Amino acid sequence: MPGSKQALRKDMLQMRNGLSSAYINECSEQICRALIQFPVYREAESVLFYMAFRNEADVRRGMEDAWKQGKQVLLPRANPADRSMRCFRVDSFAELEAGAYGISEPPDDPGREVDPERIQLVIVPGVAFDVNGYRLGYGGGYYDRFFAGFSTRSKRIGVAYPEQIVKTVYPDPHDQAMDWIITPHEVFTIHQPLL
Ligand SMILES: Nc1nc2c(c(=O)[nH]1)N(C=O)[C@@H](CNc1ccc(C(=O)N[C@@H](CCC(=O)O)C(=O)O)cc1)CN2
Ligand SMILES: Nc1ncnc2c1ncn2[C@@H]1O[C@H](COP(=O)(O)OP(=O)(O)OP(=O)(O)O)[C@@H](O)[C@H]1O
Repeated sequence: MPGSKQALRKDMLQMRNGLSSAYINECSEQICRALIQFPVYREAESVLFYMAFRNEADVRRGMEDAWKQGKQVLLPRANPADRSMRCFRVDSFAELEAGAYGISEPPDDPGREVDPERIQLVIVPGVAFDVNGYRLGYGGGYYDRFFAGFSTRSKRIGVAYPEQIVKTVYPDPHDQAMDWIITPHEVFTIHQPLL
């Protein structure tokens, strides 16, 4: 069913567009509270976050906590030409600039670029996630390509509103699963077969 993924993306984006800012703020706060208590997060020394756009859950509270805890806070820069992402250390929100797609991104500062292999934890936004940890994004394949390029496997936490959890996102062979999904009231642990 090749049309299913696209139809789900359209439906889920439409749903998310309809969320009120009060609801988004409340969910974002609960998600961040759960994240900063989560043992995997607490143990991580380097964390790749994202800057929310188009009604994604806002994880800036998590970034603020990470700075306070002395963690290395990273953000991606998207390169639409080859749909790749590079990661840069960020020390404040003030240094961010509007990048591709209008997402707030770190400047392309070679001194601050971080080898993805060294990232211990990735906080992943999505359009939808399923109960097996698979993620539906905007269709660019950025995160799938990014994760596929690792030889060491960083831990991955998907972040979602309860409405974004579905039975299946019709995963393709290239789709990379999350290890956990944090929603406002629940943390899902994805059980993957040990390789
Ligand atoms: N906050 C946040 N940052 C992120 C991501 C994300 O999902 N969320 N990304 C995770 O991927 C990357 C950006 N990915 C994107 C991929 C496609 C479109 C986009 O606008 N696509 C068009 C479709 C047409 C086209 O292919 O250009 C659209 O949706 O209208 C935007 C961002 C990197 N940074
Ligand atoms: N590791 C990879 N190498 C090359 N191409 C890839 C890889 N992973 C995904 N792609 C390609 O990227 C495209 C988009 O994939 P998909 O629909 O799964 O994106 P998405 O996960 O929804 O989007 P995003 O990660 O940007 O939010 C597909 O055409 C797919 O073939």
